[in-house]
Amino acid sequence: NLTLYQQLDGKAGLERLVDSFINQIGNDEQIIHYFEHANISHFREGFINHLCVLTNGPCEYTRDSMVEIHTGMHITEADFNHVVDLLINAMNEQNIDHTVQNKILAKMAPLRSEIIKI
Ligand code: HEM
Repeated sequence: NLTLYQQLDGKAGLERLVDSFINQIGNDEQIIHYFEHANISHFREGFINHLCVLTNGPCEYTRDSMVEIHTGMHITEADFNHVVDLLINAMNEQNIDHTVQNKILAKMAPLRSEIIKI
């Protein structure tokens, strides 16, 4: 019985996915402004670590909570949905199986209310 993490090809697979995701964000006029002052390598490590925990990989989440990270960014519902679309683009780019994609999205859906804060 493989974990989601294993189905994603472990750490290397997560790194490829997050690099695609960062590339999507970097090319997106609607979203890029949120990241204007972000430290991208810090974001990359944090997002990889978060996905590792979410997919039952051998990682421990040691960062701030989703609320602490995103409070003050004033992320709208439309922009939240748009970032999810960018993640889906990245998963497609990495040829991630749609059953695996759906399981990842299902684990992220409950985080919506922690991230959208007007
Ligand atoms: C389910 C959706 C999301 C998840 C799971 C998520 C998760 C994370 C994680 C794990 C970090 C890195 C924290 C660290 O530094 O260790 C982060 C940072 C960040 N997130 Fe999100 N996020 C989500 C949605 C969004 C959306 C919709 C936006 C903006 C539209 C956004 C904007 C940011 C920005 C700008 C940072 C970087 C903060 C900085 O380093 O200065 N996030 N997010």
